[in-house]
Amino acid sequence: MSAPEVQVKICGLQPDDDLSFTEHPRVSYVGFVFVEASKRFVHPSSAIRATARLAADTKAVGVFANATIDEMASTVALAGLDVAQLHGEESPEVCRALRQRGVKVWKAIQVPSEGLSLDAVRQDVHRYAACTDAILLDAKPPIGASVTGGHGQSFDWAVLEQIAHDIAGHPWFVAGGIRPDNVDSLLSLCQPTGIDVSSGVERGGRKNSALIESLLTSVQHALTASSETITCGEVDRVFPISCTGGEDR
Ligand SMILES: O=C(O)c1ccccc1NCC(=O)[C@H](O)[C@H](O)COP(=O)(O)O
Repeated sequence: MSAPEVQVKICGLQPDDDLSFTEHPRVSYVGFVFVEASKRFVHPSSAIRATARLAADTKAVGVFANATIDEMASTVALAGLDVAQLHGEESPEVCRALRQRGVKVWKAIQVPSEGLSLDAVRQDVHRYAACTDAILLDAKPPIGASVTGGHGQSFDWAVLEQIAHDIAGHPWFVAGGIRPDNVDSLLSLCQPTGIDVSSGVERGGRKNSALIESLLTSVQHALTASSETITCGEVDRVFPISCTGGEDR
């Protein structure tokens, strides 16, 4: 049997990065960070050098934090983006207004790694599912951090089963501290629409082809393992676990 679908987004690319990894069928999205305070910041007029080289079935996501609707819409047009990922304190109204400008919108929701109030996260999921094309659950940034994402830190993935149940039918991504050596733990707990990875596939501050390859191999193994059990030499189908992602794949 075939393994379940989980899409991969590799985030934080630079304009002249090697994009050969996007030929892998599981890599559906690449991300460019348009937050000036980020070490991964890319100018919109430079990002077009990469988006122009993407295969038609690889979508470009622009990451923003508290930018104006006009800034985001003009960056989407200038850089050739398919999706705006809002990683700040953007309200549901901002998400709606941007979608009315014809832009697909993902909203990042911060999940604390300690002192977790799951109710607050679930309320945010509920609020933003109604006005976005996807939800992205990311780790809350460390205290004092100057940017809201890309810290290589994960949250307690045990909370995902409940959240996935709430969000059923709406596309959702998991981000934060995902690496080749821990992605199997995540995917054994649940199967979101996709995963979003940045620090875990970097070496020396740049995306690393070998680490990306290793991540993709680990994803494939984890999904195959979660959909099959081998008993006395026979392959038995097991039902997918409850927290499957949205249908928009
Ligand atoms: O990556 C950044 O530098 C960044 C800066 C400001 C806002 C968001 C940012 N990244 C958002 C992402 O989509 C990251 O891929 C996500 O936070 C996961 O990052 P990591 O934990 O490093 O895998």
